[in-house]
Order: sequence, then structure tokens, then C-alpha cells
Amino acid sequence: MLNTLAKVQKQRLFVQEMSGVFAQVCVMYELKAVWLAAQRTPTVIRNTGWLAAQRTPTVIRNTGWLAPQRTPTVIRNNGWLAAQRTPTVIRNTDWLAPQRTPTVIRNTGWLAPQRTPTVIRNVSTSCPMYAQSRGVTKKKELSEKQLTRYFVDHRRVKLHAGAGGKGACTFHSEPRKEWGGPDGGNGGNGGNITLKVDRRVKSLAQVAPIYKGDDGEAGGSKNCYGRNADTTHIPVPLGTLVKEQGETVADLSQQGQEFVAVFGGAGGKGNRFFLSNENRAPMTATPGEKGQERVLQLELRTMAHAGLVGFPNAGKSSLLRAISNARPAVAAYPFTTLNPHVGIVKYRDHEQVAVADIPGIIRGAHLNRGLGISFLRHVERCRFLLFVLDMSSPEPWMQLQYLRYELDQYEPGLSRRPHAIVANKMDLPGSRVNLEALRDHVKQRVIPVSALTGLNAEELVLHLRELYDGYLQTPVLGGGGDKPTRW
Ligand SMILES: Nc1nc2c(ncn2[C@@H]2O[C@H](COP(=O)(O)OP(=O)(O)OP(=O)(O)O)[C@@H](O)[C@H]2O)c(=O)[nH]1
Ligand SMILES: [Mg+2]
Repeated sequence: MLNTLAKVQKQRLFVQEMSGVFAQVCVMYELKAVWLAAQRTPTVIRNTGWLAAQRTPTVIRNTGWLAPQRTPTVIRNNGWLAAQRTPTVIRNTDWLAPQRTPTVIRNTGWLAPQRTPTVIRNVSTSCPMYAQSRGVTKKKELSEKQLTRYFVDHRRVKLHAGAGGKGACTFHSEPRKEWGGPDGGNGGNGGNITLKVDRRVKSLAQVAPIYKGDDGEAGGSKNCYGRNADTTHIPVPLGTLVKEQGETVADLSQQGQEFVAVFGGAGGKGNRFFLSNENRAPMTATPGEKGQERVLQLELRTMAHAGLVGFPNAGKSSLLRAISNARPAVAAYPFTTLNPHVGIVKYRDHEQVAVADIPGIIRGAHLNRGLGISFLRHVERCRFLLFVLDMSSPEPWMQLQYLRYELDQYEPGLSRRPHAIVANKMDLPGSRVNLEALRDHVKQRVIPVSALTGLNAEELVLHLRELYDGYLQTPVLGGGGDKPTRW
């Protein structure tokens, strides 16, 4: 048995040695004849796994093969011959003379029993193609649909602050100290609930209908006071108006601004509190007070410097897309935009102007036609307006007239805010004639643009800046003395 094993072992070693010699011969002839013909640099062949049973890498230095070589060429081969599993990569930064980027030759089976094709890539190994072959898939980009958020600009919220913890009624107890006296501690106060402005929050969608504050901890023996409950913060967007039974109670228009909506109940008193000369052993301890309860209406008014006002399909959303990074939906049917979108126009001096795309207004909107004018509350806080007119439609100045009328129906004087008239769709036929007629009808400056082609968008952006600078110089405008909001 042992003899047979020894024989088999000998045969294996012989086969391994022979395959090693064969490999070297292959390399000598193959490489010498084909590859290294034009080589100028010395060749070093490292082989970490040629010969099956070999553990230590074989290094063949061929400093004398091709005589005038100066710099070493390194050929790495982790398994050339038949049983190869891992791909062979030859890195050569000098071979192919005028090449700048390294050449990678992949060959998952160079010699005879080649199955897979040899690919020569002249790119870095971190390229996406390479990643694909490793099974690394590119991260999918989010579609616009997935990016859409549910926009809520109205919320009725019931708030119930935490109750105070009850006071304890205990007496000190110790061996040989029979009348230790009262030592019941007070309860902790209940938690308040506050509304806190967080500019990362964009709508009231995440505000729940009911909030309950934390209760304070009860007092304990040995004069231990209960812990006060933590305050519950409700994050709300910038520009939230808090109303109670129609009355405005808070206007949250500053980043980080807080409004304590309901106060938690005070903690109860422990019997220690009632200790007096008259009563040395009080048995009285009070329960904690109930927390305040309130029903509030939250209303969001989008805070932007400029508001785009126009008929449906006038190209308001397209315009916002053209001048900012905002991506409101654009389509060739009316009322594509159902919620306001805010885009930021950035200038070279790092100044930023927020522009709001407001849903389309139609004639008779104040009578609740179309989408009505309830969303005009978003326009209320805009410092200046951009009236967007569709120049391909006949008599565009009539659109302007109707828009002004509807704004004034919502809030008298709203249409007299600083504004600019934007004549959109100037790329369409007939718009030039309409532009001349519009200029005859209105005294204000008219900016002709095409949101689709980007024609004259710079003039609009520059005019926007003029309006913004004018607004900065006038600290109080229309909106009831609000401080300017820097975005
Ligand atoms: N030719 C041309 N088409 C435009 C231009 N601007 C917008 N449009 C097209 O007009 C259609 C309506 O564009 P929107 O940007 O969705 O219009 P909107 O005013 O936001 O419409 P609502 O959201 O419904 O109020 C789309 O098909 C746009 O491609 C323009 O400058 N030239
Ligand atoms: Mg739109």
C-alpha cells in the first residue's frame, strides 16, 4: 500500500515538474517570438502560481534575453496554464510606445485551451466596464417620480402636554429612630410641546394630528424629587403660521424659532412640603397637574423672494427649471403644478434668490374656478412677483389684466407689489407681433424669454437680481413687517 502511494506521489511530482518546464519553454518561445520582439526594456517574469504544487513564487529574470533593455517589464501571471482559474493581467506601462494610460491585457486562458476571448483594454481598471465584469452594478438614479414629496400646507393638530408627577407621602424610617418625620419628595413637571422651525422640513406632511407630551416622574421617599419630563419638539417648515380658532397666535418665519404651544402640568408636592410646626407628620401629598390641551391650525406660506404667477400652461415651471436647479413637473396640459415649488437662483457673489412656482390661476379663480386661489397664500409672502404670459396666445395683455384682478380679489393691493412681466414662448411663431402689441399696452418693462430654448434667460436672471437688491434696500414690504428671510 505504502509502495503504491509513494509511486503515485513520484508520478505527481514528475508531472508537476514537466508542466513547469513546459510552461517555461512556452514563455521562452511565445514571449520571445511575438511579444517582446520590439521591446527595448528588460523582461522580468514573475510567476506566483505556475507550477501547481509550488508554494513560493517563481521569478524568471530575463535580463539577458533581449539585449538592450534598460527598464524592467513585469509580467504577472497567477495561473497561466490549463487549470487557470484567476485571470491573467499584464501590466505594462512602457510597451506600447505612444500610449499614456496603462494597458491591461486580460486573458483568462492564454495558452492552448482558451475558452474566453482575449480582451485588450486601454483603460484604467476602475472603469465601469471593469466593474460590470466583477458583478458590481451601478447605483440606479432616482426617478423624478420617486423624488416627489407629498406636499401638505394645512394641518389641524391637537396638543396635550404632559401631566406633572405626583408627590410622595412617605416617612423616614431607620432603626432606633422611630419618628423620622416626612420625607416624600415632589413630582417632576410635565413636558411642554413646542413648534420649532427647521428649514430642512419642506411641508407639514410629517406633522401628526395628535401629540401627547411626556409626564413628569413621581416623587419618591428619602426626599427624592421626580424628574421633569423632556420637551417635545415638533419640527415645522419655515413660514408656518399658527392659528387658534381663526386667530393668528404665532408666525414662525425665522430659522430655529420656537413657539411653546402647550405647557406641561406642574409636579405634585410630597408630604415633606407640608411639614410645619403645627403638623409634624403631614399625610398630605398632591397629585401632579394636568398638562395644557390645545387645538391649533398650522398653515404653511411658502417663503420665497419671487413668485411666478401666470395662467396654466404659460410655462412657469419650465421657466423655474431654466433659471434654477428645481425640477417641477412640466407637461402640455393645464394644472400640471398642484403645489408650489421653490427653486434657488444662485449668483456669482453667492447671493441666492428663492423663486416659487405657483399653480396656474384662471379667470374667476376667486370664485373657486380652476384650483381656486387658496394657494395664493404662498404668493402673500413673496417680496416681488413675476407675471408669466404665454406670448403664443392672442392678446397676452388680457392675461395680465385677469391675473392682477384675481390677485387683488385675494388681497387688495397684492398685484401692486414690485413685479416684472415675463413674455414667455418667444420661440413660437406670432409671438414677436404679440410682444410689440403687449409693449404698447403696458408701461412696465417686458422681458421676452423662451423657457424651452433658454433664449434671453440671462436678462431675466439679472432683472431678478435688480428686484432683489431693491427689496434689500426696502426693509419692510407688504407682509406685515416680516423680517427678510435669507435663504
Ligand atoms: N415652445 C415653447 N414651449 C414652452 C415654453 N415654455 C413652456 N413650454 C411648454 O408649455 C407647456 C406647459 O409648460 P409648463 O411649464 O408645464 O407650464 P406651467 O405654467 O407650469 O403650467 P401649469 O403647471 O399647468 O400651471 C409644456 O409643454 C412646455 O414644454 C417655451 O418657451 N417655448
Ligand atoms: Mg407648472
